[in-house]
Amino acid sequence: MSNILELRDVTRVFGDRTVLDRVSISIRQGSFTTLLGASGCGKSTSLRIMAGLDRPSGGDVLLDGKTVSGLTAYERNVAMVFQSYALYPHLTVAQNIALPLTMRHLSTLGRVPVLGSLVPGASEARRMILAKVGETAEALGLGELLDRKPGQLSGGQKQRVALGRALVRDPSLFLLDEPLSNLDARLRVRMRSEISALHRRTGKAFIYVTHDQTEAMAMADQIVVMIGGKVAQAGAPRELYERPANRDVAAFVGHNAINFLEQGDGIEIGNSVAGLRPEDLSPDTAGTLSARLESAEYLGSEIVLGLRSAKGTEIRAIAPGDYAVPAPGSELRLGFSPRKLHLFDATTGARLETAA
Ligand SMILES: Nc1ncnc2c1ncn2[C@@H]1O[C@H](COP(=O)(O)OP(=O)(O)OP(=O)(O)O)[C@@H](O)[C@H]1O
Repeated sequence: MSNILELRDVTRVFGDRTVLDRVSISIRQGSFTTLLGASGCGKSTSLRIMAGLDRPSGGDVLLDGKTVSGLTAYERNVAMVFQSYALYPHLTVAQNIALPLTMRHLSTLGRVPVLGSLVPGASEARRMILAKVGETAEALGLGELLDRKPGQLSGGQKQRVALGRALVRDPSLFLLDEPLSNLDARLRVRMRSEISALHRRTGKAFIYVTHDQTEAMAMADQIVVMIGGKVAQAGAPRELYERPANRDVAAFVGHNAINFLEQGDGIEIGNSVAGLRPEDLSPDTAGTLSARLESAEYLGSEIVLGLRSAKGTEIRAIAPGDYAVPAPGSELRLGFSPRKLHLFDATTGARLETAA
């Protein structure tokens, strides 16, 4: 499938700071990509460059195979949704959603409520806009709220209006910058599936910025992990989880923070560093690792054990919910499958192919 968007060796320099360093990202037609990374790694800058709201200092941006470096955001026909919603407080839901269409299809005079109907063509455009707004609002469950002002809406409803405004203009690409970060945890999960549903329904490419790896794993078919202005790894969620290209990606991807073990922590790994996820390590009397129990968090379906190796390394392991937790201070044996061990170069952090 072809690429709808490409960043090729994009660099962005602010003063003497290189914020993006030869970033290359390919976005397939119809795909859902998340840009994932810690605060300040350059996610928003990348998105703004894709949108045409900022220009690269070097490199190229291609939309549908053509360089668009000279095109404005408007000319690119990409839609952008921000975490702050960016709604107009004095306009109703219907007017907010309609805005991109009124800007495009009605002249200044045509936008004036009464005079507008006297402008040739304006009433037809107005009917088209009303129909499109109605359809979009229905699709997003906003049909009952069209006459409200943003101040009378919940956070989730505001975000839906922002999505509606992006959707109504039929853009070639959706760019979303942490759209859910102002919502509470439960609403985030619900909006997450609504956005996924919207993606499936439109069939358009979505590019979604987040620092929340769960969100990235749940929604994306491609995750681009950015660290310090560079692409650390790009791939399917499963690929990143199962074969992280380096230590930093391993630390960033996965619900439970990965353990890093060294020679002397009970495994023979020479000079390298071993990554072992807590969910791949559990109490096992025949296990080869040994560590002292310090804490246990009961989470219902599982128990997260906090332990320490003889060498002093912190280790987390996961036991099933019905595990009988021994007293703190007990020495526990832990088992893991060698297949689950990730080996990294101690100096560069790059993934080493495991012998196992
Ligand atoms: N206009 C600007 N002038 C100077 N520095 C900037 C400018 N815009 C962004 N930066 C810097 O570039 C770096 C990357 O910013 P960016 O907003 O892309 O990060 P981010 O990964 O989206 O972070 P966050 O998750 O906090 O939004 C930051 O260190 C930021 O301070």
